[in-house]
Amino acid sequence: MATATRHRQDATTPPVIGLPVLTFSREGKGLRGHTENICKLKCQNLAPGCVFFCSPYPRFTRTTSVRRGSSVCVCVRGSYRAAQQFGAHFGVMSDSEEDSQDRQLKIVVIGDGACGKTSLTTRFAQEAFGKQYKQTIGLDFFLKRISLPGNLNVTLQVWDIGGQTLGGKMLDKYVYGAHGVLLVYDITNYQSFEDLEDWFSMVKKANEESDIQPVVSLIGNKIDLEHMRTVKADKHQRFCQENGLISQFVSAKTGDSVYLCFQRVAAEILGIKLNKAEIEQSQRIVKAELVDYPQDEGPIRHENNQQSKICSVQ
Ligand SMILES: Nc1nc2c(ncn2[C@@H]2O[C@H](COP(=O)(O)OP(=O)(O)OP(=O)(O)O)[C@@H](O)[C@H]2O)c(=O)[nH]1
Repeated sequence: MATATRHRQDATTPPVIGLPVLTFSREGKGLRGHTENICKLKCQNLAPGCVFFCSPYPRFTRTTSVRRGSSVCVCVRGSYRAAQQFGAHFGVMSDSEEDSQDRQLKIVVIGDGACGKTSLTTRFAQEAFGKQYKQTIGLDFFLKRISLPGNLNVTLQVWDIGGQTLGGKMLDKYVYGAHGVLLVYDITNYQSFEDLEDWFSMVKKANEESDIQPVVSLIGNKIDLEHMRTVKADKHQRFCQENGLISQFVSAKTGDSVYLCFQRVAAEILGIKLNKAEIEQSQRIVKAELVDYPQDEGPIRHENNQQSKICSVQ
């Protein structure tokens, strides 16, 4: 069984997140020259706002990057495979392998702090739930492969964005180019619902100049706490109708409809219709095991880490 890995970006790597990533190649492999020169060369030919990744000869000991205007060229230390994995976190595909790989969709998860975004994404990507709240600083990435009707496999690149980033400088860059957005609130916290207007405005603004307009889904989380609900379901439905959003209620704690909410967004992006049986199958409830963790222990229990990877940027 594959184990989940957590990658922290190299300190020398620029914050490339948010830029449209266009190309990736084997170039540099086997070269004994200076990686930086390869970078410079490549960067000169990049269209503004692009990121180029290449895998240098393994003897290079650090990740090198060159900026030119809004373009960034990154040479990743290590093997071609390592560069490929690194690049995958940013939606990069090898020029040569583009056709043979699954389609990757960028899904951004946003909403107020503590509404359950990290819980939702870890439940989806790793089938795990932690009771203890640990604030996300910056963002975390998760990769998870899912199947859609017609034997179609897609890899979802899930960006779990810290709730404190609203109003921050990087937020529109994180959201730019997203294929799908999960707008999450906590059904027991009215403020988190009220703040959706701000989150949604930011999504629209961030993508004003993008060719892709994201599919947006409104996610009411924590439905296991129905008895504490402060946001009426009809308010939720009205917000969806007024703004043309997919509507979904979930519980990251029990797993109720978590897989479904990601699957519905992916299907909508790709223009695929899910039938009733497929929807029912994805609604399955995953029983959460709750454990009171001591302060110094990590809150997440990894029950099934298959097909998911995490990358953290702060
Ligand atoms: N009962 C219940 N608790 C939940 C659920 N989802 C999350 N929580 C709890 O809510 C708290 C906050 O969850 P997080 O997933 O860390 O929230 P977040 O939105 O990622 O927060 P930020 O990192 O600040 O943006 C944690 O204590 C979770 O255990 C849920 O579906 N049901």
